[in-house]
Amino acid sequence: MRTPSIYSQDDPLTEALKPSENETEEQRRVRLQQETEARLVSERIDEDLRQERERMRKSRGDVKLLLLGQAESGKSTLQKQFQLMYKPHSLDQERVSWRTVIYFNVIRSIKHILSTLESWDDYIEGVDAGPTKYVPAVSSPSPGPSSPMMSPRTPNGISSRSNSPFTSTAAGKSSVASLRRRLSPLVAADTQLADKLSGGVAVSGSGKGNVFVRTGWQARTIENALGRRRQRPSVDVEKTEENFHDPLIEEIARMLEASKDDIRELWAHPTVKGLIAKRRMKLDEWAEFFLRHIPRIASAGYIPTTDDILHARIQTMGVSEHVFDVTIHGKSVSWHLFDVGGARGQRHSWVPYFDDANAIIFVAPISAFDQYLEEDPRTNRIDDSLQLFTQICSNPLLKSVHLVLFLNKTDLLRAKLDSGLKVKKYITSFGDRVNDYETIVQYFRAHFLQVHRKNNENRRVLYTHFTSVVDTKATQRIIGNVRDSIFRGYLQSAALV
Ligand SMILES: Nc1nc2c(ncn2[C@@H]2O[C@H](COP(=O)(O)OP(=O)(O)OP(=O)(O)O)[C@@H](O)[C@H]2O)c(=O)[nH]1
Ligand SMILES: [Mg+2]
Repeated sequence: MRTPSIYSQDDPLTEALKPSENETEEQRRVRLQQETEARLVSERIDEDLRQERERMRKSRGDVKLLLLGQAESGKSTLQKQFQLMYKPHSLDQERVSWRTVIYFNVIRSIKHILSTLESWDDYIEGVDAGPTKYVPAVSSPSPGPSSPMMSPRTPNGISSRSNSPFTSTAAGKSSVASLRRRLSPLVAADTQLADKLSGGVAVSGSGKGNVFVRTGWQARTIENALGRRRQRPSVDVEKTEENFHDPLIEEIARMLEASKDDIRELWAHPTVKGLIAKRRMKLDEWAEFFLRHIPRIASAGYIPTTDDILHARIQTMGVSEHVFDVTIHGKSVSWHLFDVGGARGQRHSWVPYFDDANAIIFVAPISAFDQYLEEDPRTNRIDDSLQLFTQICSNPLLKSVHLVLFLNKTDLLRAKLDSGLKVKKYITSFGDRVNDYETIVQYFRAHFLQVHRKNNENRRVLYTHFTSVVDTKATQRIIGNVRDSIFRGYLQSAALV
């Protein structure tokens, strides 16, 4: 007897797939099972498509805002400011999981300092490398962190280096060596932390072994730990956030607390300060913030503050979407914020989001005049920002999108100028202009405005802001302005529909 079949008689493909006349009972059982599975898969795909259509239908009236710019420009930090403003409780929920990133940032910085010291054989000429405060009097007192480049003086005012350079250098070197030894278990935890954050994802074209995260890593960090806890029935998993304990993170927290004084000593070490002052060691921008706050961060029970979260650094991979309800003049509209990975290897993933974008905030770090891309060390970061901005302004898909430019990291620009850095040395076209903050920001702004002018067939307005997106008060005021201007454009286009 033939089994009732889903096959039709007319379709040639169906004809070809028809079961053979001599089908055995076993073959028939397998075929029916495969048909059922195929039907389930097909139904699942239909359901996914239906949901996607529904989502598209619902989101048609929403505002879609893209955050674009090179890596490390401050896009994710700006996204955190939006989150803080429109969904503060969600940042609170994530607070604990930011510990993982901050510990990672701290340990990577320590590792970088130790390896740079090693490449200098733990000593540089002109800086007497005796330890400062934390090691008892095996060497002469140093001038302290505030004047690292001065020759250290003994209590009676005689330069110890001129008296006995070998002894002093040896003491400095041995103090670094013993710090390195004591800090090595902590530094070794860096790989496990990286794995935890990225879920073991390695990305090509991403720069020098940096760690990337995809959307939702915060939730996954919590879930991973909970997964382990759920296997133990006696544990109450309801109060997850407060009770959340990841064994690896707890172990690192313990190591950090035990190493607190060593980290402070390393950070205050004259050789470290000397290498930084002589620009022989370039630390990541966030390293100084976290090392300065190490007594607090390395304390037991540490919970990241909002400021810590704003300074935490983890690269974005692909595009992550954040949805906020924004109310203005009594009308609530869903805003979809798309935070993209800015490294060159990530930029191809932006294009699918250009189609229905309403607005772009392009973030350009103007403190980066002395920096080069990690992906391409020959390209100056400001040059890369200008090239990228040219591509965005000239892209036909984006020609009617509301455009906002954040000239960011103005606080770091000020700090660099205060430390004596000259723009002319890195950007020759700056010429003999005055090397002060106002002249420099206007000079960079003029370059971006020129790019916009040259690629502005639609005569759209470019809104520019000088920002430091780690500054919550100032950034929230600017976000308020941006929201109003985007909203005006949104209402105008809605009126035209
Ligand atoms: N001091 C200071 N730090 C900033 C500012 N903006 C961003 N940062 C820091 O710069 C680092 C990089 O910022 P992110 O927001 O992660 O950069 P991003 O543009 O998202 O980078 P990708 O995800 O790689 O594309 C973080 O440690 C931030 O805290 C700023 O205006 N001032
Ligand atoms: Mg990012």
